[in-house]
Amino acid sequence: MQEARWSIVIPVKTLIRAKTRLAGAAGAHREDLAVAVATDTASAALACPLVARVIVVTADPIPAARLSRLGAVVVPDPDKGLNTALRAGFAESVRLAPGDPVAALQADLPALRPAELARALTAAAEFEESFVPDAPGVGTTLYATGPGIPFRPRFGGESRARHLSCGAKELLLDGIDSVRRDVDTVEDLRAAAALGLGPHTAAVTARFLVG
Ligand SMILES: Nc1nc2c(ncn2[C@@H]2O[C@H](COP(=O)(O)OP(=O)(O)OP(=O)(O)O)[C@@H](O)[C@H]2O)c(=O)[nH]1
Ligand SMILES: C=C(OP(=O)(O)O)C(=O)O
Repeated sequence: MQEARWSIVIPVKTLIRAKTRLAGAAGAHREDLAVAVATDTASAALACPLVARVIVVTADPIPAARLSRLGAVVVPDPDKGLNTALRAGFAESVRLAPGDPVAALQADLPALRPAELARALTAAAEFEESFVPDAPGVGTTLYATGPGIPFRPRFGGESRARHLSCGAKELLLDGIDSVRRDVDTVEDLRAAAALGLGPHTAAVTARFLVG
């Protein structure tokens, strides 16, 4: 078996601003949904055999407490946007384990399977800088760099094109649907449910989504 040595950085937005595209469907459950999705994502990452540590970057005490109880290291968010948050997590990963590869992973992957994350990380280990596009092929769900390689995340909106144009290797693999399935809309949530939601997301989703 391969050694567990990846640092995974997971950014978690302040709840009051999180999952706004799901506000219509989730209503009063929106913040619980954001916490549940991040909990399932971090749980799956922590259960991945190649992952040595999960570093969560957040300014919000609720996900901070929940995810630190799971075993994640929590780093304060400088509150200057997503890529700055990821760089703060990267700095912590270098402090903790300077020789380990690092991957930024979106927090909204509620169907994530540890074995599929391991497949993506095994492929990423072959390149200095790489990424996994989201299911629609517009954004990015995972961005990875090898030890000592500059960490230049360009998340936000149409980030697949930005990661491609800066020279990162696009990892197009079979069998990583759960790594690519981020959830922003109710259609995304249904697509994730078809793959199999983690238990926290399934419980919250059952409160507002029927069928
Ligand atoms: N720590 C941190 N995480 C962020 C920030 N902005 C976005 N994220 C995270 O980045 C990922 C993608 O976020 P978005 O799609 O922009 O936001 P969202 O809350 O998932 O959804 P919307 O509100 O509908 O845009 C999620 O994992 C968020 O938690 C930020 O400023 N700080
Ligand atoms: C932040 C991103 O995506 P989304 O807003 O779709 O979560 C991204 O893919 O870079």
